[in-house]
Amino acid sequence: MIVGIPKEIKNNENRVAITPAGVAALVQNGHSVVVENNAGKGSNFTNEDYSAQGAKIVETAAEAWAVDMVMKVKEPLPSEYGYFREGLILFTYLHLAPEPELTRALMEKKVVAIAYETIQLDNGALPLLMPMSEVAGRMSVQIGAQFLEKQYGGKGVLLGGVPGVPKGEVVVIGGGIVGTNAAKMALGLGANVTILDVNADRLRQLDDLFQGRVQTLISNSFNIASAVKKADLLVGAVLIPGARAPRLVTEDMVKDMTPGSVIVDVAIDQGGSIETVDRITTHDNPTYEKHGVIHYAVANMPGAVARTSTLALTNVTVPYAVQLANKGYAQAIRDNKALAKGVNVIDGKVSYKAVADAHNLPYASVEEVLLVKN
Ligand SMILES: NC(=O)C1=CN([C@@H]2O[C@H](COP(=O)(O)OP(=O)(O)OC[C@H]3O[C@@H](n4cnc5c(N)ncnc54)[C@H](O)[C@@H]3O)[C@@H](O)[C@H]2O)C=CC1
Ligand SMILES: CC(=O)C(=O)O
Repeated sequence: MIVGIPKEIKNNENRVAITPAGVAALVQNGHSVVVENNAGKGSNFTNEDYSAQGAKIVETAAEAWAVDMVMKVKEPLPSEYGYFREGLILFTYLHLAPEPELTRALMEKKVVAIAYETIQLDNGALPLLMPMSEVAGRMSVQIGAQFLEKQYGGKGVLLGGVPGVPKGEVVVIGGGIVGTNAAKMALGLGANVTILDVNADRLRQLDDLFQGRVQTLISNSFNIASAVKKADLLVGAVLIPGARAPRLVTEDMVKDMTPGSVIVDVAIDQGGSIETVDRITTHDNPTYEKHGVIHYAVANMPGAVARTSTLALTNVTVPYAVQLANKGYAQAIRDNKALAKGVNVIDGKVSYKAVADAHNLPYASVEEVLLVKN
C-alpha cells in the first residue's frame, strides 16, 4: 500500500501524522510512504530524516493525497475536500459531530473515513485520543494561569496564591483524561481544585487518585452553577464519544463569574460545552471576552507543543496504520473491534451512530456495510 502524509494546514498546526520511526515501521512491512515537502518541519523532523527511512518526499499536497491511505492529524479543511475520492482510506482526527459539510463531503466521495477519536477498546478507553487529551489537559491550566494575569486581561490571580492569601479556584467539568491531567497541573501549582463528572465511580477513582486533595462533585446543573460561580479558571473537559458535546454551562452561569475569570473549553473540538463558547479560536488569536470573562476555545491545542504531541500521537496511531496497510481496511476492521469503532463514514454511509444522530442522517453499522460490499 502507498501511504501519504500531507502537511497540516490548520492554523498553527505544527504536528505531523508520522515520525521517521513510523515511516520505518511501514517500510519494514513492505509499504511505500510519501511525505509532503517539509511536512515534519513544525515538529523538528527534516525531509532527510524521512527519506533516510525510505520515504519519498513530494512537492505538492496533491501528490501526498494521491495514495491508498492518507494519514493526517486534524480534520481536512474545505480546500482539501477536492482530494477525496472513492475508496481512499483517511486516517485522522475527524470530530464529525460539529462538522456537517465535512461529513457530507466524505459521504459523497465514498471515502473510508476512520477517526482516531472514536477508536475504542472494550473497557471504553479511547487510545488514540488519550495522548492528546493528556497534552491538552496539562496545557489548559498553564494557558489558564497565563490569561489570569492582568496584562492578558485576567483578574490578576496567581493560582497557587501565597501564604496568607487565598489560592485560586480551578473548576474542571469532566473527570476523564483531560480533566485528570488538568487537575494534576492545577494541584501542582497549588490551586484549589473541584472536578465534576456524571459518573460517580469515576469520582471515586479520582478521590482515591488525588487522595482527597480535590473536591469531587456529581455533575448536575445545580452543582455546576455553584462551582462555576466561584471559579477563577473553568476547564470544559466533557466527552460523549463521537457526539456533540453537551452544553452544560449556561450563559447565565457565565454572567455569574467574576470579571477577569478564564474559561478554557477543551471540548470545543466536539462543539464546546459552554453556552458562551460560540466560536472556535486559533493559536494566533486564542481568546475573546464575553460578560467580562476570557474565553479560550482552540480546537488543536496540542499543535502548539508539536514535538511532544507528534511523538505521543504517532506512538499510538502507527500500530493501527500498519494493520490497515497490511490487511486492507475491510480485513483490518473485521479483525479489530476497536478499529471498527473508528469507522465514521464508509461507502457513502455514516457508520458511527452519534455522528448520524448529530446530523439527522441514516446510520448503517460498519458490519452491515462490509457485508453488502462482499
Ligand atoms: N481542544 C483540543 O485541542 C483537544 C480537545 N480534546 C477534547 O477534550 C474532550 C475530553 O476528552 P477526554 O478527557 O479524552 O474524554 P474522556 O472520555 O476521557 O472524559 C470525558 C469525561 O466527561 C464525562 N462526562 C460526560 N458527560 C458529562 C456531564 N454531563 N457532566 C460532567 N461530566 C461528563 C465522562 O463521564 C468522562 O469522565 C473531548 O472532546 C476531546 O476531543 C482532546 C484533546 C485536544
Ligand atoms: C484531539 C484533537 O482534536 C487534537 O489533538 O487536536
